[in-house]
Amino acid sequence: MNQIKKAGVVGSGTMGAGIVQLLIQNGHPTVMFDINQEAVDRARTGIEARLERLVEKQKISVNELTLAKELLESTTDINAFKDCQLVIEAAPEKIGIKRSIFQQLEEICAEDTILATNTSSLSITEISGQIKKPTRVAGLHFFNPAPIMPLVEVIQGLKTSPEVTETLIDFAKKINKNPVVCKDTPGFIVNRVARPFYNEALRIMNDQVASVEQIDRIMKGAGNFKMGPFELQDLIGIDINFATTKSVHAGFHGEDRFRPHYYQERMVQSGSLGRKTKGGFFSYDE
Ligand SMILES: NC(=O)c1ccc[n+]([C@@H]2O[C@H](COP(=O)([O-])OP(=O)(O)OC[C@H]3O[C@@H](n4cnc5c(N)ncnc54)[C@H](O)[C@@H]3O)[C@@H](O)[C@H]2O)c1
Repeated sequence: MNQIKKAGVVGSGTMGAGIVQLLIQNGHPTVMFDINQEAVDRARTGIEARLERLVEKQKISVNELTLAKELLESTTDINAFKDCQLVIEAAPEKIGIKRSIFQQLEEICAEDTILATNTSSLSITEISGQIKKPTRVAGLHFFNPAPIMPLVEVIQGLKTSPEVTETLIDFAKKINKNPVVCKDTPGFIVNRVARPFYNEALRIMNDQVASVEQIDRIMKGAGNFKMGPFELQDLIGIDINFATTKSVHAGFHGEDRFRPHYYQERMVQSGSLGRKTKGGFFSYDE
């Protein structure tokens, strides 16, 4: 089994930064790469601030904080992945971007480096379709916020090797996650089950049956969900959530039960994307 000593993460947005935090907190030297220097700087500041809050809350020690900071290498040079045994891609949910990243990674990384994607809904088989050795590509799907949510989906593309799946299961356990193995089907498990949660909430709101606030309150109060469908879209990013719904819908060749709602598209067009833009279905001051 491939020993993962050093890991890499492509993209330092919401998920990339969360995955990096998780890895360094669990003692893995990690390279964090983004094409945008500002995104790298923002992610590093955010990770350090979150780790410092964990020290204040006495969840980690000052020594653990110092070590975690030392384990993080941030860069805008993709060649920094050359000595990683695992690279996890967390770039935007666009097939063209992901395919191009995987083609670059296979040129830079060693032949046995595992190339994983955090895609929410794109096909692993399609992402790895143009690379020379698709056996080393798999999905490693974390949930938001990555340092906290226990589940990780390990997704097998049509050509993913059983050894790669085994290594990822083992790695997920080592970073204190609960892995579940899934086939490469649209939305895998969680995002497929979750589509009606968002879509029906949007329909109920748009039909003026109940307001955004009421629906979230009911789902939390009566349904015992940690977050309502609107609060959760704001956390995930409404654009990301919309892209996932479109992709699951397309993956099922337009099955009507997965049809995206135009109101969500309007929110994306308006630029109100949730917490990251300080406004979505709810407002956020800071
Ligand atoms: N947001 C969520 O809740 C969530 C949950 C699970 C999985 N995902 C998946 O994780 C992935 C990332 O989502 P996110 O919410 O972190 O997105 P995001 O928009 O917050 O971050 C994407 C980052 O990728 C960078 N980027 C763009 N092109 C790049 C390239 N060619 N190389 C390297 N970096 C590049 C951007 O600068 C940005 O910092 C997507 O595939 C998404 O579907 C998201």
